[in-house]
Amino acid sequence: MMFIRPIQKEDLAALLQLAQKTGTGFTSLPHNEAHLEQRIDRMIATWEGGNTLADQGYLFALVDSETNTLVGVSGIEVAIGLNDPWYDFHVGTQVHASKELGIYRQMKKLSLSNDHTGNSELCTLFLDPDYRKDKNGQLLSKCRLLFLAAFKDKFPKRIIAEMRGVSDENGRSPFWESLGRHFFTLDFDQADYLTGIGSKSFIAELMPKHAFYVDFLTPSAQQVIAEVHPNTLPARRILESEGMRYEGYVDIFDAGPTLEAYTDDLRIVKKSRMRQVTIVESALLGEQPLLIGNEKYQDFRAIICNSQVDAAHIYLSQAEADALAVVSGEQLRVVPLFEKESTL
Ligand SMILES: NC(=[NH2+])NCCC[C@H](N)C(=O)O
Repeated sequence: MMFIRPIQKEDLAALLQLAQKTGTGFTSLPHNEAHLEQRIDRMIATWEGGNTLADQGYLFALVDSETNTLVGVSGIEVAIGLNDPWYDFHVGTQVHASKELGIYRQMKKLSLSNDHTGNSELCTLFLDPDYRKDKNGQLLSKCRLLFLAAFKDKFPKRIIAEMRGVSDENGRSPFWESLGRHFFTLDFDQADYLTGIGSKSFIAELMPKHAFYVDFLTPSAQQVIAEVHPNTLPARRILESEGMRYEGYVDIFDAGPTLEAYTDDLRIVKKSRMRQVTIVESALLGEQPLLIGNEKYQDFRAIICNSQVDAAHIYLSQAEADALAVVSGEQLRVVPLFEKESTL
């Protein structure tokens, strides 16, 4: 069975192996042992209650219980931009109009912003290609929203997710070639790697200081503004189905869209309900796949299964209860896995 648990110190080697498989443009899982070790330590310190808001973050591990191997990760940063500035481009509109000549033009412009300062961020979702099946991607992505629903008081009101933008097989980003290249004289993957390991002061030093018109970029750069990398389309669809939206902010390097929402508006926060565990000999299948999580902060677990539920109970097999680290009588948070399914 596949289940989610908090990342542990012993996961470093497996995480390093995963980081080798990500490819260009995947900023937050750089293949760098010291950085990943620090990241794990920071996450563990958060769960133990030892970090200030600026340093709080969670990383979840997807584990195959049969082999006890880590096959994917996903994360939440609690409040971005409080240590270093957080950058996005805001896609705004400037109108140039002359009544006298009968000319009216709406021009898109990009300006550097720190508007998401203090928001939470969904980040670092990566699943081993061999496991991209059986709703594993759904579990990795949505377990974070279930955690958020369970521990809402630990998070700010708004949440964002930066989606990987368009680049080709060789890691060339058309947006970077048209813009970033002029200011940084680096390759996109070098600049991306530097931000991933936390060396961000070069952004403030080198980014264009003034707003500029989108029409002045190359056509291929204009085309990819707010578009995701084809491999990221499923991740984008998942977050949109949970209530996150593109609201006119894009990444400063590859122009991938920022999706955002008020946490209170997320489907899982609104629709998840508590049910009491009853363990049954042979679990009967319910009508729809459910996302189920426990309410244990330090030993958080989540799974997907088709369990039967009624108004008060959820009926689980012993194996499912074990994966969720609960016994009969404990409470679980439950929500239909997909938005289109009926409510509980
Ligand atoms: N694709 C990238 N690495 N973009 C760089 C900036 C990322 C992020 N918005 C930050 O301020 O840290």
